[in-house]
This record gives sequence, C-alpha cells and structure tokens, in this order.
Amino acid sequence: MSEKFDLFINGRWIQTDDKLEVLNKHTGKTYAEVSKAGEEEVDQAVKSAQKAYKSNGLSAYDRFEVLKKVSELLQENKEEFALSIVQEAGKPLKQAQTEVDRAAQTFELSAEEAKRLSGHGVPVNAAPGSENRMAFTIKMPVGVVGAISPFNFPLNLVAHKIAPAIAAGNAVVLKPASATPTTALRLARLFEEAGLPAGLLNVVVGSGSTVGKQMQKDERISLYTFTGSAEVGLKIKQNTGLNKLILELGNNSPVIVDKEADVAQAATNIAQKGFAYAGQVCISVQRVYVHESVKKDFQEKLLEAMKELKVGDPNDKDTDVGPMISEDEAKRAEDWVEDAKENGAEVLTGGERKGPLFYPTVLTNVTKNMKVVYDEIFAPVVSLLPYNDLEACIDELNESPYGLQGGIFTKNLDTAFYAARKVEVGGLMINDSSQYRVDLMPYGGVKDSGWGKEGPKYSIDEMTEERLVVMNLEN
Ligand SMILES: NC(=O)c1ccc[n+]([C@@H]2O[C@H](COP(=O)([O-])OP(=O)(O)OC[C@H]3O[C@@H](n4cnc5c(N)ncnc54)[C@H](O)[C@@H]3O)[C@@H](O)[C@H]2O)c1
Ligand SMILES: O=C[C@H](O)CS(=O)(=O)O
Repeated sequence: MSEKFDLFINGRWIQTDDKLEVLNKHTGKTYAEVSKAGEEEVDQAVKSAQKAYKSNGLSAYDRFEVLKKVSELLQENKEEFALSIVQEAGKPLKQAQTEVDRAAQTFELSAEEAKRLSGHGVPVNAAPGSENRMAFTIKMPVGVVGAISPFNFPLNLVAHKIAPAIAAGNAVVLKPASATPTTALRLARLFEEAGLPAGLLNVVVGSGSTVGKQMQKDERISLYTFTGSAEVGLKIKQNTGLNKLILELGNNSPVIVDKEADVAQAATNIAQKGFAYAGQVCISVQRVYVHESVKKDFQEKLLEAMKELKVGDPNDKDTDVGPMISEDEAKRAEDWVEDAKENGAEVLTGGERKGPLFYPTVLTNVTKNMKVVYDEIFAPVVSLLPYNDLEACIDELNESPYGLQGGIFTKNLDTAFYAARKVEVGGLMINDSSQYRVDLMPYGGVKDSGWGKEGPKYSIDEMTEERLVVMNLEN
C-alpha cells in the first residue's frame, strides 16, 4: 500500500482528484500518491500566503519558538524523515540521516537569526543642512516568498528556503520537486504541530511547467528563491520581471591536486566526495586537475580508495552510492561517458550501468570540450585532467560557465592563496574538495551557478528590505 499525501494550503490538507505517483527510486515501485495542485489550488495558496503575511501577528520571539520547535521535532522524527529521503530520492541511508541532522541545524540557525533581525543607525546629521535629523533602518519582510526546490536534498534545501523566510517574517508558497515531494509535505506536518499560523506556509505539488510556471506569473509573490538547474533558472529569471530573485544553480566542480599536495588525503577525500549520492550533489567533485608530477601516485591511490565504496541498496546502512534519481538519468550519464570514450577518453574504473545504478567512474585522457568535463554531469563520474602550469590550469578551469565551489589540495600557502584569488567560484576549499558545506556559511555561486547567498543569516538579508526612517526634530 502506498502512502497518501495532500496539499497544504492555508493550514488545511487539500485533496485533489489529480494524483502524482511518487516512485521508490531503488525498487521502481510506487511509494506514495500525492494530490496535485491545479490552477485553483496554486491561486488559493498564494492568496492564503498574502493574507497570512498581512495579518501576521508573530513577533520575532514567536518565530524563534516555531522554528526551534520544528528543529526539535525533526530530531525526534529523524528516522521517519531519513527513510522518506531514502525511498523517494534513493539517497543512501547514512547520507539521508546526515541530511536530517543538517536540516535540524538549518532550522535552529534560522530560529536564532530571527532574534537578531536589526537595522542600523544612519548619521544623517553629518550632512550639511540635516543638523536636526536622526535616522535608522529597520529590516522589513518582503511579503510572499515563492520557493521552488530540486529533487536532490528534499529536506535540507527546502529548509534553506522556508526557515529563513519564516524567520524574516514572510509567508511562503513552496513547490517541491515532483520526484521528491513527500518529505516537504512531512515537514509541513511539523510546522502544523509547532503552531505556525495558517497560511504562512503552503505546499503545492505539481510539475514545473504547470505549478512552477503559474507561480512565476503571480504578481502577489514578491521574491522567488529557486534551486535547480541553470536551464530552468534562466527561464525563471526571464519570467519574473523586476521581482527579487535568488538563484542557486548547477556546477561542474573543479578540484586541483597540486604538486605539493598530500596526495593520500586528496585521493581519500575525492573518493568520497565525487561519488556520494551518485554524484547528484551540486558541489560533487567532477573535474580533478592533477599536477603531472603526482598524477600516477594520485590515480593509484584514488582507485584504491574507491574500492572501499559500497554500491547498491540505499536502505543498507553501509551503502555509499545508490541509484540515480531515474533510469533515464543513469542512461544519460552512460551516453556522456560513451561519447567521451568515442573521442579518446579512457575509463579507469566503472562506466557500467544496471538500471538506475551507475557505477562510480573515473575517466582519463579527457579533453576540455567533452560533455563530461564542460557540462554538469550530476552523476558519479570524475575526470582527471593533468597540468604542468598552475596559472594555465586555473585559466582553463575558469573557462567553465559555472562557478559554485571548488577546491585545492596543497601544502604551499602561496599556491593556496593564489588559487583563492584566481579561481572563479562562490567558495574555494583549501585542502578539501569542492563538496564542503556547513549550513551556517554563505553559500552560492557566480557566473551560471546563480546569484544570492543561502545560509540562514545570508538568506534573511536577501529576504528582507532595509527601510530607512528619518526623523525631522524640532531642535
Ligand atoms: N546551487 C545549489 O545550491 C544547488 C543545490 C541542489 C541542486 N542544484 C542543481 O539542481 C539541479 C538538479 O535538480 P533538479 O533536476 O531537480 O533541477 P530542475 O531545474 O530540473 O528542477 C528544479 C525545480 O524546478 C522545477 N521546474 C522545472 N521547470 C520549471 C519551470 N519552467 N518553471 C518553474 N519551475 C520549474 C522542478 O519541478 C523542480 O521543482 C542540478 O543542476 C544541480 O546542480 C543546485
Ligand atoms: O546539491 C547541492 C546542495 O547544496 C548540497 S549541500 O547542501 O551542499 O550538501
């Protein structure tokens, strides 16, 4: 029997006749049946959000309490949420458990930030003619936030949208990814239990081309926060006019293994961070630029470390690499690898597919114009690119249209700081790979990886307006 879920609108659970079937990504069987939103439901969701925002009587302390409570409830219900992620996203259990812990952190951080919302004094009387004036700013919520989230972190990336929006005093309409909507609906249940007033959070499920499109055209929404592919991000930008927009998009993360790297550290790290969740992480290692002098050693150590990876059933507590989100996506990865092979690439390990499972793959003899290097592969495939000259290497890796996060392994401080200044990314990790994130840090990309930062403190800045108040005093 599959589990049933409905839409969450104005504090009520709304059933519709049109159903979305959500598959268990490992077995391919139906895992849940979810009511889909039509035009009427999306309209109601935005209307409720606008009404709730306008009559929102929650103080900053109330918002702190609700968000703190959701954080606690997530910890209490950790197994339920982890299993939900395992089933609908196919994420290996231990990574799903980590996602729940991180989401609890995201809510706790947002709760704390709700208490720190403040403006600042502005010394207007330092301007000639303004001797009798005083001024300060206050942080105001933007109103209704339209949030659209991807499949790969169905809890924590939803948390990164909802929690700061509520902390800032906004109301939210969320459209989760159609492949993984049930975790977001479970989260809405926790908000209900935590006492969030009706309408401040609404969850509408449906495709990007229906629900997503309708949301983009709704003038009652003041700010859009989107995480997903650059392709869809661009469409949203083109459709949302002068509205505020936060875009967290794709990447093809570069990591440099310098001649002065701890090669063993780099190899062990990349064996984990290139393949976890089948590489379906936006900061997963994809391009490894390795100095010629250490390439042989690094390659051997990487292949050795990869023997530790357990591939298979995501329900198994030891699994590192489970299925991709669909067999079609695994086929796409296979096609890209075949295309690279036809053009001279050599497969050092992997390259095989079994249904939605794509085995961890390392390629060498690749060129910069191959899709596996140039585009975002979003699959467990890492390409090795040897270099001799660091400056030329960084120039080449910067040719990528993307710039979310990158990494460099080196014991040389000058090299590390040279890279910090030259690599075009939102965040550079030194002696770590691109795949490092804790939820309090500013997180977001440059170039086609988007703009605007996430991390509760930074999202709250994006999701508020600074209003200036000037007092004209008599003397
Ligand atoms: N930068 C980040 O923080 C970050 C985090 C996670 C994922 N990502 C990126 O997300 C992508 C993978 O996720 P995905 O496959 O779910 O992405 P996607 O772009 O296909 O979908 C993301 C969301 O957009 C919706 N959507 C699709 N078309 C739409 C439209 N026309 N209008 C409005 N909404 C629409 C989808 O239904 C989904 O909810 C990768 O590119 C990955 O790098 C980026
Ligand atoms: O997929 C991209 C996410 O941002 C992953 S994480 O939050 O950095 O783990």
